[in-house]
Amino acid sequence: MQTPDYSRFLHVAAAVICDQAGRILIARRAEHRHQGGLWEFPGGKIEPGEAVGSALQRELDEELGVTITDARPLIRIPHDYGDRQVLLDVWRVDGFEGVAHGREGQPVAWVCPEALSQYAFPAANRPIVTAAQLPDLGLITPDPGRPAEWGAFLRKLESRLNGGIRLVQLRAKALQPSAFRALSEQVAALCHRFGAHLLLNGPVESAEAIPHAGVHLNGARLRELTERPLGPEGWVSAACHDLEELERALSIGVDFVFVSPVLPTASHPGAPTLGWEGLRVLCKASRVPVYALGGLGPADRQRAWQSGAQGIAAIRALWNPIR
Ligand SMILES: Nc1nc2c([nH]c(=O)n2[C@H]2C[C@H](O)[C@@H](COP(=O)(O)OP(=O)(O)OP(=O)(O)O)O2)c(=O)[nH]1
Ligand SMILES: [Mg+2]
Repeated sequence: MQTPDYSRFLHVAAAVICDQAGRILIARRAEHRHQGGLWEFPGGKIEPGEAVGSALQRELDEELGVTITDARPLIRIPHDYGDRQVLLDVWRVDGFEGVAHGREGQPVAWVCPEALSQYAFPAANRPIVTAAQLPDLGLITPDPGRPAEWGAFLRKLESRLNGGIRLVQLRAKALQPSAFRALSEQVAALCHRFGAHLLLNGPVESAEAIPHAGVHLNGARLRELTERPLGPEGWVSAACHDLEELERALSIGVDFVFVSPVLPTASHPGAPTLGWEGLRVLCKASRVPVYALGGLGPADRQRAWQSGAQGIAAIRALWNPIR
């Protein structure tokens, strides 16, 4: 897989603007424009020599009359429309001043993240919608143990959900499919109660049987598949360690990936790591959100965002957080 060159693409800055209630602002493109009539995340073309952050500030002032006070990179998406190649540089805006309104006469709407899927967006926007719906922390569960220990496991998980975790990957390598399925049902009920997203790191059939559950493909499952499992209603994620695995995951249409190991971990001492530079290279090549994994905790989020990632995923640092 070659490191792509986007220098000839039309560079666009766009914003996922969130208000204090967690709603996101979308606007409708005028009929006569490229991708007209579809909903978009506000923004526009970056002028020659202009920094992305400055372009975003200018566009949000021109289009909505707001001034950014808090923003960070969210995701970069290259897309070929045939008649135009765009590189969407999408930032998340969590703070702004002013009352957002359509200054160019365009309709605007504040919608909750889950409702974004009901709006018609340009084809390039699918990963932006995913990134807007995903949190910046992903908890991967430690081994849940034998059924007798599941009560304690579920109570601990509940405390983590109470603490704000909204993405859980159930990882239970030692369980047989029937036991995995039984535990998945209990974990799914708990996650549903908190409005948290669940990925089952187990047989694809287990996710098909549980409403709203997604599936996480480990290296072996990713290698076996030639097409995306599950319908569009369940998320599919994959574990990637290099560009080749990333390309495979993208080619079957996964929604997002976990890239590891970024730093050394206690579970794999001495194993080679990607480092922050390796993470940056993989994020640049990815067209879907990336969770950075391996020896990381919540304090590394900033660094992960600057490297192009959605956030960080962890077992230890999120299961037993330091207070
Ligand atoms: N702003 C924005 N543009 C998007 C999104 N998705 C997507 O494919 N695009 C494409 C459509 C356009 O080809 C390009 C944005 O260019 P634009 O024409 O809207 O740029 P602009 O706001 O500077 O408008 P103008 O100066 O041409 O009036 O990016 C999105 O979510 N937001
Ligand atoms: Mg625009």
